[in-house]
Amino acid sequence: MKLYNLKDPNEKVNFSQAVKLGLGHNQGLFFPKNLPKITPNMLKELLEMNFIERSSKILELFIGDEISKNDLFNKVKAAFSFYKPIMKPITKKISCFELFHGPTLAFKDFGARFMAQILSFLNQHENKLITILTATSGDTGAAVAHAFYKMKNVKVIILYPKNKISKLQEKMFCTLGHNIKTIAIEGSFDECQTLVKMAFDDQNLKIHTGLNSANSINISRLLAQICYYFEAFSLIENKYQKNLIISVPCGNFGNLTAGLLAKSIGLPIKSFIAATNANDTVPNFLKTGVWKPKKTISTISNAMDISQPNNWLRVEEIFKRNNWNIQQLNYGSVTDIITKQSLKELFSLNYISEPHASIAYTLLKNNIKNNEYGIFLGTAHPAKFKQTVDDILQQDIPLPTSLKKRVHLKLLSYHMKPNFSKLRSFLLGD
Ligand SMILES: Cc1ncc(COP(=O)(O)O)c(C=O)c1O
Ligand SMILES: N[C@@H](CCOP(=O)(O)O)C(=O)O
Repeated sequence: MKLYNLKDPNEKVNFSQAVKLGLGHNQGLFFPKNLPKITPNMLKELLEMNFIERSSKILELFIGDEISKNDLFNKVKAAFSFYKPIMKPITKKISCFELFHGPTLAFKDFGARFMAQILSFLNQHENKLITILTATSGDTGAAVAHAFYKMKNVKVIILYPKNKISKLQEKMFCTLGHNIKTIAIEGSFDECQTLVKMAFDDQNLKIHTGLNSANSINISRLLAQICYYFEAFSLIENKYQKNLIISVPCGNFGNLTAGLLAKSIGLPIKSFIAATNANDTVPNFLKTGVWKPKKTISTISNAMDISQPNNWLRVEEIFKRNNWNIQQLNYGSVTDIITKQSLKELFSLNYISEPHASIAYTLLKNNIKNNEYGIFLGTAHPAKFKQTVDDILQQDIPLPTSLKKRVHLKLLSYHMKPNFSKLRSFLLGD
């Protein structure tokens, strides 16, 4: 697969280079030059396959020219070897597609584990140190830490906004040690993401550390996430497939990008809803045409507390390529008060959710038309936000084993101001 840098189209790379580089010149994201196309017949065949087989076939369409069919199947199998997503009906016309049954209880496990498999495969004959510098608002960090844990020649450094992620999210990735180092930054997620991007501008640092990122900056993360949209589609009754609307809780807009890529290559999803919390840069942009990120606001859906969503340029590129009108993208932002009400409403429908998915549910419920079937994405396990969910629902939700075993472990994080030269010294081990 050939890709180019969205900010500097002269920078052209293949998939292996894009995965190893992470980010292009001038902080530009890589994007595929051509997108594969799935015919209706191919789609029919794909939908009859199991999750692993189908995912491997889809990824083959993108990167089969660089990684053999067999190798790709084995990597996909290793990456996705946990409980597959589950479709939970909520009402007659609405379901939650739960993507949080992986080792770190969030949808990020698919992309992070696939990237780890692919990167180690591509580097199997090299003996160089790689530093994976990643910013997180709560869930990417855990997925990346667990995917790369104890991997040979790989050092992982995770930056997160101090006191702005849930206690249990923090326990999930700041207690591992070994090759995983975590830094609580006195600032917002956006500041953490800026630090990561600044590191890529520093050629010396890049060379000395073998810098890469496992944020959705890295295209391998997004390719993996395309696969579960096909799974969602396969689980919907035929009569609803023509009128399927998917509501995506958005922060860095990687998940929506993956969904739009699935639609671009031929998965006939009727439309998407981009659902945000009070960090509403995209909803405002779609309303006014003005891109004006505000200071990041802390909300109860903390993993979506992002005011400069990294993937927006990729979303715009997809619309441009397909000659779709960006105004066809449904959108909305939801306050904490409404998020709490919607969590209670879901509970009254016998479903325990969490703030991120509840935002997607609210906007789906408000936008869905009579002839449509709606899915909202369940992006994290409610237990990751136990304190918030318990307070709102007056419940005591149980912790899954993967969280229970980390609750009493000591946090190993370093602390730092959002200062690039301090981070630079840390990365160089000064
Ligand atoms: C639980 C949860 N929901 C939604 C999102 C937003 O996803 P994205 O950054 O892909 O837009 C995140 C962060 O990635 C998350 O952790
Ligand atoms: N919400 C994310 C933010 C980082 O997003 P990414 O998809 O670019 O890794 C998180 O949970 O960390």
